[in-house]
Amino acid sequence: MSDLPEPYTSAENDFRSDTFTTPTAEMMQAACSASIGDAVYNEDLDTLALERQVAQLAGKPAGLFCVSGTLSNQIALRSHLYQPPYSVLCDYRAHVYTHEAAGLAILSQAMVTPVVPSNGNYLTLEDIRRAYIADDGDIHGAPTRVVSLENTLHGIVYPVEELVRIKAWCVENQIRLHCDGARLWNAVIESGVPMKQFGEIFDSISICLSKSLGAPMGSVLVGDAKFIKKCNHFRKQQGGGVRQSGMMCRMASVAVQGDWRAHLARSHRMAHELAAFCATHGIPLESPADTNFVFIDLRRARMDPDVLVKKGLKYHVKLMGGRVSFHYQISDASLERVKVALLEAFQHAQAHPFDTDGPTKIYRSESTEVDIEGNAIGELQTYKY
Ligand SMILES: Cc1ncc(COP(=O)(O)O)c(C=O)c1O
Ligand SMILES: C[C@@H](O)[C@H](N)C(=O)O
Repeated sequence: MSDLPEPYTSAENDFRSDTFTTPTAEMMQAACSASIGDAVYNEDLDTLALERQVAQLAGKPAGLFCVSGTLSNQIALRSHLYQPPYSVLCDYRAHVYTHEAAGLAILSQAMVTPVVPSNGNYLTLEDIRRAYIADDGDIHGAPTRVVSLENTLHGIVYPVEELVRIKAWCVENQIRLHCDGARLWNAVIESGVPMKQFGEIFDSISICLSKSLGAPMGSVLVGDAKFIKKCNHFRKQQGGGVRQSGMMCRMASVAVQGDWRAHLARSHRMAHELAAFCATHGIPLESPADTNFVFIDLRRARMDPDVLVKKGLKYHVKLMGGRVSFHYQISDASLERVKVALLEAFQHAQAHPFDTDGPTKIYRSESTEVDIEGNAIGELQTYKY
């Protein structure tokens, strides 16, 4: 039995992120008969099969298995960038900008143009045109070489018509278009747009297997063959050239061949139910709960995130801030408990409003002991990461 306190050993009550999905017995079984070739030499059959499978889903000629979405995004962006000075334009909340440890600055030596969407939810072509840096010979600038979009971003589904407009403009201006598709599976379910259509729009897509799909790790980066060859070069440089990756890839293949559509649809239904609960009780949300995330607007709710986390522990659900993440392993009972925890935290905020002028972090981890009533013992340790 794990020596971790019970709350930290299951996914059924883990609302911190869909990255906490745990591998299924079927995945573990499949790993036992996975191929064991050396993937650096392109000799691992299950790795090659997964790369082919995901590339075909996206309608792209080639795919590359990466051990993380961060690696996949960063080597894609690096491979699109030639001859600095150059810059990457993205949403100010984009993971490639806010949560990949300045990879763009360090690996790509790129400037970033973070843009606030005028509609509050997703960048439009007008937002991009207003903010991009033209390659017009002005020696002061770092021309925009890549637009990096995220679909979904904070669970918000990108309207495909807007993506088509942005794509046409990027082609006209010789600007590459990358998609951080950590949750593209969720966008496919909610929008009904097939993955192949996103493959026609984006030059490259990083498709995560470790979030809502539930694989233990990894992403597949897809694009044209020449581009993926260069990405493989940067993957090796960054230490991502792994050897017997067949076990992980076989487990991911089980997820890709599994009933992910039903899984994700259920997680979206649960998120929509919580969003409706929030509307009923006047708990403000930061953005539309299109897919599997409900973002509580802590600032407008004047809610202390630590109180929310503690209420979660009291009702035996794991939270880490204003983002409530759903995935297919969340139980119905946990959904009911997270409603109670949230409502109690909101009522506490109404009696004890919490105002902070600091950033509201979405992602952080905490460790704490809880007493028999579920009240946190000692100070809640919260770590930003
Ligand atoms: C939108 C988004 N992109 C990329 C990543 C990076 O994936 P990984 O954690 O596998 O590096 C994450 C987080 O997992 C994410 O939420
Ligand atoms: C923490 C962050 O990197 C992760 N992608 C998440 O969404 O939980």
